[in-house]
Amino acid sequence: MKLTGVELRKVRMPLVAPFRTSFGTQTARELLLLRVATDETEGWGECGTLADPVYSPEYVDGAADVLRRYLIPALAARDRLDATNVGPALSVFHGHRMAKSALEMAVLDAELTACGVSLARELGAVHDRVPCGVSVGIMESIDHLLEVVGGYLDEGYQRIKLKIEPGWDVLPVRAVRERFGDIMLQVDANTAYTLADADLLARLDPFDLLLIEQPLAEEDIVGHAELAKRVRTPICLDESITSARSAAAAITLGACRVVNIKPGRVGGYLEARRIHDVCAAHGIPVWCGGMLETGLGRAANIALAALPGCVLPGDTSASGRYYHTDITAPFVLDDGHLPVPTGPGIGVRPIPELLDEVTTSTEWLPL
Ligand SMILES: CC(=O)N[C@@H](Cc1ccc2ccccc2c1)C(=O)O
Ligand SMILES: [Mg+2]
Repeated sequence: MKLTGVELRKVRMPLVAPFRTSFGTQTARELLLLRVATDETEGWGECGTLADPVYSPEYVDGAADVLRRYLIPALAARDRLDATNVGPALSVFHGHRMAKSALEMAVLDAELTACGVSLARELGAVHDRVPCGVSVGIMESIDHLLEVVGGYLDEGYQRIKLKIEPGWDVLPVRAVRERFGDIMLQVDANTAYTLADADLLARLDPFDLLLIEQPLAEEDIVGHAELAKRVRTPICLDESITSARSAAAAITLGACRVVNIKPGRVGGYLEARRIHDVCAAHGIPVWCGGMLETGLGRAANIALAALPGCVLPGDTSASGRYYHTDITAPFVLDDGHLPVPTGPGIGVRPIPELLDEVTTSTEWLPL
């Protein structure tokens, strides 16, 4: 398969409601899509970076720059192109895992489409539908939070995840537990706490949460291991897990008992599968995280979420959780599940007129 060119496309999709986390409030999702053209087919990749480097060090314009100047030229220089040699070809460049993931995803989509194999089959999926959880932002009042959580439970979501930060943690968790009983409930701090907050975080223990996601800083693996001795609720890592090696280290140090796998954060779906396998070997449950993807990234994440070790509902929510209109056919919750795409490659394609409506720029890089 020969690479003939890559299209970089920036899109901006308004969110159905502001989404507040410990790192800020977002009202729209700006992200980068890639279309890889080859001599046989084309493939689509999605880069999960935010517009600003507030979740991780990457951001949209930085990803576009590193793809344009380094990653895409490095691929074009290869005579033989398949998805398994994208990682090695890009390993000379440090970091930029979300940008690398988008390029690998597009090549993987093109390659699998050409040979008629689904991403789910390629990754080793064992389910044809996956149970879905939902991520709930920080709200301005407990009443509004309870209204929103009630709505998601009525829609059929099987797990509720509450964003927390200092000042919005014990009260919202207690209110949701008291109102809705023994639902599957977890929290995500997005690194907002420090080890000095250990006693505060231990006040969440009576509420039988499934996990506390990324309470401390991305680099603070030792801090999470220390926190795990002082808090009963299982620690789950997100931002800290950037590769199979970092997952093995975190597990060995006792820094986490659960892992949120995000293909973009770890450099791609092939590394995501390796993390899944490392965690499974250590008896560590995993689930598929979310980056408010369009239907393209959502389709690929659902394939990953169908792997056997993904034993907890992921943030693979329906398209309507974030967007009035997706750029693909919408993913609609059915009995609390989403179907695993069965078509070749990622199994979905953008709908041209919907994609054009949200496109803010496109750039064609011939190769
Ligand atoms: C579903 C969920 O909570 N995802 C991330 C946080 C996140 C990720 C990407 C975002 C992009 C735009 C606006 C908010 C965003 C929040 C997380 O698990 O930590
Ligand atoms: Mg998270």
